Amino acid sequence: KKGKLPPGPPKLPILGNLHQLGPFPHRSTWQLSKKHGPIMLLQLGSTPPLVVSSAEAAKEVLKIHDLECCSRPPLTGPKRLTYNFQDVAFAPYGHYWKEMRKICVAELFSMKKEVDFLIESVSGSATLANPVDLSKCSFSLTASIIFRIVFGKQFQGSELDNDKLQKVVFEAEAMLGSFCASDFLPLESSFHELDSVFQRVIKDHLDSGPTKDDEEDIVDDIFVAGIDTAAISMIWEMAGLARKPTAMRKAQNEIRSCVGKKGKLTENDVSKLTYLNMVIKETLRLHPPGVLLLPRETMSQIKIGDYDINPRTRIAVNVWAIGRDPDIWDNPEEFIPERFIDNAIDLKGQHFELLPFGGGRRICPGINMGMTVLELALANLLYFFDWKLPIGMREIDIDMEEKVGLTVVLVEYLVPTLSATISTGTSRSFQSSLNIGMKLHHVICDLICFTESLNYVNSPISRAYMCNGTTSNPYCPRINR
Ligand code: HEM
Repeated sequence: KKGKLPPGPPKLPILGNLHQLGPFPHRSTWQLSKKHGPIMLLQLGSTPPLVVSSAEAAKEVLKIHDLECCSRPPLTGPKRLTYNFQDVAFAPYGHYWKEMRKICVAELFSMKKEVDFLIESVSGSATLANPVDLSKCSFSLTASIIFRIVFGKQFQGSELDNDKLQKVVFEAEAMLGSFCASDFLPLESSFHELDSVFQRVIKDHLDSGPTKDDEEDIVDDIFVAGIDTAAISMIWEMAGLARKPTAMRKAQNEIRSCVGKKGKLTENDVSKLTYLNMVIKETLRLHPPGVLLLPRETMSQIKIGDYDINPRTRIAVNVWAIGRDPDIWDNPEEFIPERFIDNAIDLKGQHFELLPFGGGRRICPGINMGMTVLELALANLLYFFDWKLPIGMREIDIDMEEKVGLTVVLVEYLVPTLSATISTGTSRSFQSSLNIGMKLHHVICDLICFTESLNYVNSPISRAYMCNGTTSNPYCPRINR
């Protein structure tokens, strides 16, 4: 270790700064950075992670020193789940990653058919005035898109079209994304479950013989990377709009006046929807699914700001904190899509104030596809349906609590139910999603798991992310107690 290292909070022997991270590392490192600065070195196990929390420092990592910072650290969790880094997202920088990434970018194309399917399924419920599980719909939409691209086949009606898949993806993400704990926690069950999903897909693929030219497929980790990120953003968007009915109305007016009565939205229409685009940007500013991006690792000695950064330092860019920096954003905690009027900031990794897709060589290759899914899905949901809260519920009652894995989701993500009716219909309702008891259950489970993960190697923390709050879940830490 040489040179002038970045400052960091005082550490305990062995634990380092682990005890200061808490269940929401993006929040705790944000608080710590207010005291120790936007370039801050922590101590966790043998790898000291550098946490970067300002747009300026992010630019140094993602642009000025992109080449030196674009590898990934060899973490135990991702290593196991990706068969020794044979994926794109966690592969170290090098020839293999470059080849995989080329294939990945070339394969990500349009997804209109799947959005039609989403609208059809919401319509079915709306006509009958049945509640819509929007979380399930979003997951199913993004799963269909990724399925067709990755496996070259239709998701709906496939063997994997069931609730279990969502749980497996969710659990794998918790494992891949935990800031530090995946190096200490048991991985095997998560590995085996994900593995058996892939095994079934591969078997099915082999059984069905060679694919047609237009159904070529790639089987890799875009399966996990692509499904949940976009689904989560859709939920945050709908929650943000439900909390701010003026913004919801404005977005709907824009869409309806642009599309008129033609009853169909195309990608071309969506490109004209400037307010909708601002709603998406604002949502991704406040709730980027990958709050700390994916971890990077330096390949050589560099300087960031005034500080010397050693080779093999792990870097987390806290884009969640940057999105709340009061030096950049007025009233940062408020959902104000209008802040993007006459504002050139886009999401393509060149404006370091807003980095939900990351930046530099490792920028999300699914950015165009992710944005198109979000725009098309949201535009369709707002064009065809009206949404409102049930009687007695106020906007501020919508809980925006988070849950952390690889991506940060609303706690309610697992069980939300929304209701809608077609916009020409009469009654509407937007139902509350989770009862208080269940919410408390989740919070308590998280706390228990977090404490236990420090004490017991066999803590069921990954399972806790799947906990559905019922006694039928054998892994529920409360029940196990
Ligand atoms: C709203 C949607 C999405 C968001 C917010 C998002 C965000 C991100 C972020 C923050 C990263 C890490 C970037 C970095 O380290 O600098 C990433 C990487 C990645 N994303 Fe996305 N993503 C989305 C959708 C998708 C989709 C739809 C796909 C695929 C179909 C995808 C595939 C990937 C892959 C393969 C990587 C790893 C890239 C690499 O390491 O070279 N993402 N994404």
